[in-house]
Amino acid sequence: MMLSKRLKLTATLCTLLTFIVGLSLIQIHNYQQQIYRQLNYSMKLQINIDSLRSQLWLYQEYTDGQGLSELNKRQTELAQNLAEDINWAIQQKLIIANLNQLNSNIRKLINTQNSYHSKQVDVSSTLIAEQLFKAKYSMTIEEMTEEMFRLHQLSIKQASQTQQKLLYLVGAVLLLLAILVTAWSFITLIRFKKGLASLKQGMNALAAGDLTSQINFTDTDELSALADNFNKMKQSLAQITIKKEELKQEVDSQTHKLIEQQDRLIFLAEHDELTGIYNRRAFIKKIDTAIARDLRGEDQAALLFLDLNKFKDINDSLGHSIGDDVIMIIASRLVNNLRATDMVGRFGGDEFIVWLDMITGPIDIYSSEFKLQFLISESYH
Ligand SMILES: Nc1nc2c(ncn2[C@@H]2O[C@H](COP(=O)(O)OP(=O)(O)OP(=O)(O)O)[C@@H](O)[C@H]2O)c(=O)[nH]1
Repeated sequence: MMLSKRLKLTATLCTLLTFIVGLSLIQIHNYQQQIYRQLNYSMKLQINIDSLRSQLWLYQEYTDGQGLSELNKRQTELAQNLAEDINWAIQQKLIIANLNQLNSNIRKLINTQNSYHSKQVDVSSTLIAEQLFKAKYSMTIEEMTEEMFRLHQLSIKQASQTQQKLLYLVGAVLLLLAILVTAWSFITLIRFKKGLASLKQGMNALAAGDLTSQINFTDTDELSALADNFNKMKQSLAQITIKKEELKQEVDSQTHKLIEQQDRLIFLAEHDELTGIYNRRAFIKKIDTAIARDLRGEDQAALLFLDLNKFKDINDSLGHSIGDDVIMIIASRLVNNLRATDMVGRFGGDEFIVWLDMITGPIDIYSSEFKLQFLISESYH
């Protein structure tokens, strides 16, 4: 999955988590308000009932008109409060209905007591009747108090149960979502760190001059696209480097060839092509230098000029290439049998020149001349 999508999903999950936390807090607040309303209402009813009890007691004691009207007022207040709808559950509604019933029972009792008072009966019967009414009133009020106690109990029990349910539900959802968000964030973080580490490794390898290794990615996200581009860039860089190397090799090879050709040209400019010994021009230069050197010291030198007799006959009789071979053999015999300080050159055609350096006197010339004549006259087979 793409990293941007992962981050978007993480942000969405976090928003959802925040929304659920907010919603839960509002829900808990509303429910607390409802409990507060119910308790408030119960207390109001309790006060009404207590007030009704006191008024009933007063009415029993004095049985006057003002007491009756106060009693009526208390009863009406209780009836009005009982009629208030505050979202009770069924069981609580039944208790309210009972209380209503008990309130109307009191009303009936008062009416009965009033009609009894209007009749003329003897004192002893009246006393018995009054005691009976008193007992009934107190029983009814007692019943009302018991109902109120049940209402309190039920309200507290229901509040505790609902609050517990709500807490469990909200807690479970929040915990689940928090675990999900945390796990998801960790997976994203690990993926991100892994991708960055691979990229860093690839860059370090490139910095160290490694143009062949590639960054391997299994996922398809922005980092793998980046790695892919990096790999392509590395490949092109490797190709460019190879071309550069090839170019360098080519330049080196061409330079080497040029140097060889230059050396060859210099050699050809100074040497005879057939025999490889100095040509006339180079030989003259060399002996100029040798003469100048010998003049500064006391060394003596000699220059011999060799011309082959009847060489033309060899060419004519055996062919030009055999003639060439003879010239080459003579040149080689001369070079190999003279001292390192002596020089041999080809003056032209069948003519050679020899520079004998550092000789002691004419005797050296004679002996060299003799030796050369002997070398040339040796067999050519
Ligand atoms: N095969 C061969 N022949 C050459 C070369 N250079 C010169 N010659 C031949 O050498 C011969 C030289 O002729 P000449 O100067 O008359 O010399 P020669 O025949 O030895 O005559 P003399 O010196 O008078 O005895 C000519 O026939 C040239 O063609 C060469 O490089 N190779």
